[in-house]
Amino acid sequence: MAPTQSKPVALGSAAARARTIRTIISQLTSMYLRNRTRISRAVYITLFVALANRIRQSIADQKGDSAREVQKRTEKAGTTSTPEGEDEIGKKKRVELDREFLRSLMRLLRIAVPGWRSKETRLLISHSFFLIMRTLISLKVAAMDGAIVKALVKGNGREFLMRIMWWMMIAVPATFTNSMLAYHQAELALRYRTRLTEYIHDKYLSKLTYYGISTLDDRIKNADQLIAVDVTRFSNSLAELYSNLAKPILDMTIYTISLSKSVGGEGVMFMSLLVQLSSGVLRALTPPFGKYVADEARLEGEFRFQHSRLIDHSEEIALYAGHEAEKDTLDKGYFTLIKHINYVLRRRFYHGFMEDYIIKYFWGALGLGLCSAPVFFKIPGQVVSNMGDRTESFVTNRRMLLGASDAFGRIMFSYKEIMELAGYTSRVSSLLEVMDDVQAGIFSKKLVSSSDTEANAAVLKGRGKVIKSKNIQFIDVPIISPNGDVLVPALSFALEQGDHLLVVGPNGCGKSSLFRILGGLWPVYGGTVHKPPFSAIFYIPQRPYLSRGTLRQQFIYPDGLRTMHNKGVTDEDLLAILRILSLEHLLDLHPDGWDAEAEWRDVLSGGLQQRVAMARLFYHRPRYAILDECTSSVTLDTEKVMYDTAKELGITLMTVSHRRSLWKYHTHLLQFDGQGNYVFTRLDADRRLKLEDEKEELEVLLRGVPEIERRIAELSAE
Ligand SMILES: Nc1ncnc2c1ncn2[C@@H]1O[C@H](COP(=O)(O)OP(=O)(O)OP(=O)(O)O)[C@@H](O)[C@H]1O
Repeated sequence: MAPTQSKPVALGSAAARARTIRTIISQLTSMYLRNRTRISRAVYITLFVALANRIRQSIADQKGDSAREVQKRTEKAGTTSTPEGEDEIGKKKRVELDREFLRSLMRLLRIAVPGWRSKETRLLISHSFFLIMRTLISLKVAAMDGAIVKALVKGNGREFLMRIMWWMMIAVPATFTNSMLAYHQAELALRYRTRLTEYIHDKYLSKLTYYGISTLDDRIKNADQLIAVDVTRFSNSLAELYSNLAKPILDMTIYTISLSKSVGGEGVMFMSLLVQLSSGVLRALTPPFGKYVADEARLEGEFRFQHSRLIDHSEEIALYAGHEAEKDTLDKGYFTLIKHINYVLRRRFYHGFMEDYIIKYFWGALGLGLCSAPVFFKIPGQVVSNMGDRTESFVTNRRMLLGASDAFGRIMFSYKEIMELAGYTSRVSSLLEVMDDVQAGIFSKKLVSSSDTEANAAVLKGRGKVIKSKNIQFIDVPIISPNGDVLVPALSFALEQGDHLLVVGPNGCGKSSLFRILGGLWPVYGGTVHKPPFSAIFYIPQRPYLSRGTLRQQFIYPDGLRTMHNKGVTDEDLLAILRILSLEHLLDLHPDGWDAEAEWRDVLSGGLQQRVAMARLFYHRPRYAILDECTSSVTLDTEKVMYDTAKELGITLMTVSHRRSLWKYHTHLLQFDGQGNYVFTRLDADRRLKLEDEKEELEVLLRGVPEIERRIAELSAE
């Protein structure tokens, strides 16, 4: 009984369940149809956010991988030091799309686009306007394409011609918009570059930053390459990225909305899912292009640097016949670069192959399927009655889809560009960071030293006091090389105006370094330095610097013509200085006289260059002059004229020289022994010279003693 009773109950409940399920499905369907637009909009937004997140994630992953690779290699090497001649930038600094990248990019952006009212902002706004214009025109053209093909299919010649005419007319604003976009992009790149270069030049050429970067800090090996090449690449990459990202995002949004209206949101959603999936595959297989770019820029810089060394030292190399050795170095630099470029090319080849296939063909096939939706399925809200309408809708949809997929493809491609931008951002912002550090007195240098590098690093952290004063006084000031080697532990001496100081000592004992401290080039690592301002001290090295420009400029450097006139100095006054040093014949070298331009470093001999430098000193008439072996190539007569005139002009002289002929021009002597000790005394040149002569005679005699002893021994043996 029980089974016969239970069966109708079971049947009844199954039917009820089925009815309930049917009711739920029909209610859900009608609810879906009623809210179709709202639901699909929500789905699009979710998809869009997920997609953006996916792209961001893919870039971060790529960068993370590359950074891990770099770290692994560094750990393998087991050291944090930099191999000789290699640029630290790009090698140590991670190229990642993280907060650090955004922070660096924001810093560069604030320089490149300084404010809302700047010309760059106006350019960006009008660039964006043309981007929107272009997308709207493309939509219009897509609809017109469909209408043209519809007229063709219907065989309506008049309508066909009319449509073609309209098509030609819309081409006028379309082409104008395209040209404007190209113009805006190039102009923006140029503006960014100008802003950045001006900013960097201001910083680089103030507070002796250029000196600090090249001498006291070795994080940047070739600042020239960074300023001239990497800033340009960064600017181009930034300008390109804006149009390459903003336009496709806009295109994709507008096209997808229009498409979903005509082919149905479900198809678009399904296609988006497939696209997401395939972009995941692409992401997994993309190499770290950002790091490749940073590496390539570094290798290019090193190669260029080797060439500029050859140009700078061509004479010395030629006299050594060192061309083979230089060729080896250059070839090595070039082949390292080419090896890297070839490696990247191969990676790009395989990646491009896969990327093209997925983006163009796989997504293309998906698109064709989607466009056929109105032909095979009924789309709510779409009235497709005849073949003409069907063709029109297919052509329009296909055109929009091509636009949307092209836009999506470009967004996908753009992660490569973002990675490249990250590479340039890392290099340029590193330059800015190092400049900030150097200006704040923070240096980082690989210590190559005979002594304990840790102790040296500690010494380099110390700082002494610098006090502005009329006279010069050193109180317990250590002389320390940028490597941290202590040349003199504590130096004390005092000079008043009119005291002329001669500094002597063996090579490498720290004579020039003393003046580097005085000139403010090297930091004061301890003690107290009283010294006049930088402008009151003039420096003449053994090989004077001759600037690019006219003959006049060689005598007044670093002043310009206007400053010379402001000081009330005329060409006649300059000629008088030239006469003192017997240099007036230089005016006859070229018909342009004072205004003659030449590479003066090559035109003038070593001795003439030293005389030009002395004339420069007479023009500037500073309170103090540092003369670092600056008379080594001139005759004793010229040397006398130089020193007598300088003293007549009231210049206090501080000379580094091994020449005894110079002793008589000085009142004080600072003598280093090369072991860290020194003597500072008044200099009685006559007495001192007499003592030195006597000492030399005795030394000669002493040298003969072993010979005499040997002879005596021989005679005794016989
Ligand atoms: N930029 C630098 N980086 C590292 N070490 C440096 C630098 N400039 C100088 N030194 C080191 O400091 C030491 C002193 O150099 P300095 O030029 O003062 O010698 P000097 O006494 O003038 O010698 P010379 O008579 O040969 O000109 C040297 O050992 C040199 O190698």
